[in-house]
Amino acid sequence: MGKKRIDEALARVLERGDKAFVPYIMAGDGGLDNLHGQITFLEKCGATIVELGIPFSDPVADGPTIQEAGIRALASGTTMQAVLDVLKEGKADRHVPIVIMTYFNLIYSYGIEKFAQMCVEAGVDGLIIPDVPLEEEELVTPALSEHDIALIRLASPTSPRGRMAEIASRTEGFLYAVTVKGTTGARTDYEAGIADYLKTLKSFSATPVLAGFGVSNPQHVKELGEHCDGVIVGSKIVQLLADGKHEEIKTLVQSSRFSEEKTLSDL
Ligand SMILES: O=P(O)(O)OC[C@@H](O)[C@@H](O)c1c[nH]c2ccccc12
Repeated sequence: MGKKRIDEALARVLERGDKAFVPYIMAGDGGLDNLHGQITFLEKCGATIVELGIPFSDPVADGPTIQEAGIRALASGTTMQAVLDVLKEGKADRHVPIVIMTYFNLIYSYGIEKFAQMCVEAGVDGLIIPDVPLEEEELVTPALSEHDIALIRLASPTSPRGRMAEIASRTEGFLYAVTVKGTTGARTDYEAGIADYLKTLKSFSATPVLAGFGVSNPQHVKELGEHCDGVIVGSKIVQLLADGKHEEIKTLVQSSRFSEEKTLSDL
């Protein structure tokens, strides 16, 4: 069901004229007993997909906001197993597809076959594994394909065009267009050339292209949405959630809405 649920969720949003909005939160930040409520809150806000981070001791791609969230989650005893248990328990009460963002090390300890089975049982629909490059992905693709779990690939502004095309041809669910050369973290503006970069990825990708890294306000959502199919927002959402600013989260998620069609989030 994984890939299909992601494909259908994105198609529903894009066909009605909206852009996709994928919030990222750190599982266990604020306590694992709040995770299900956080996911259903984001679903009600209109999130297309929810990306869940798993706290890890060496989050090399993360900036300070997410690093600090990871430390809080680890301090509250969050483990991969505990997160999957919460997801499994809440599976029947959520509709939004779930993508787990995890470093490979946390998968390695289970072995990819066992981990893929655990994901299916927990209702995980896709994975982002930022430290598994194209050259090494055969470590995970057979098991993930067998269990119908989408492997979302990441392109970056420094990727040569040939590599961008290769990544775009292989990605499942969506193509993650990393918009900056650095780590995650809310930013105030983007470098010139971001529009051309996104347009290039769109020209290579039959799969929706979502822009991530640095998105922190409705203006970014609208501007980036003009050149791709939506956005992924992590650090800003993590910070707003930690600060209890739920209305601001709803406003940010809703800024990817352009159509008049009523959706779950209007109820
Ligand atoms: O936090 P930002 O700048 O909004 O970027 C999204 C990012 O948080 C999320 O997608 C993510 C968190 N950790 C990652 C590591 C690699 C790739 C992506 C991620």
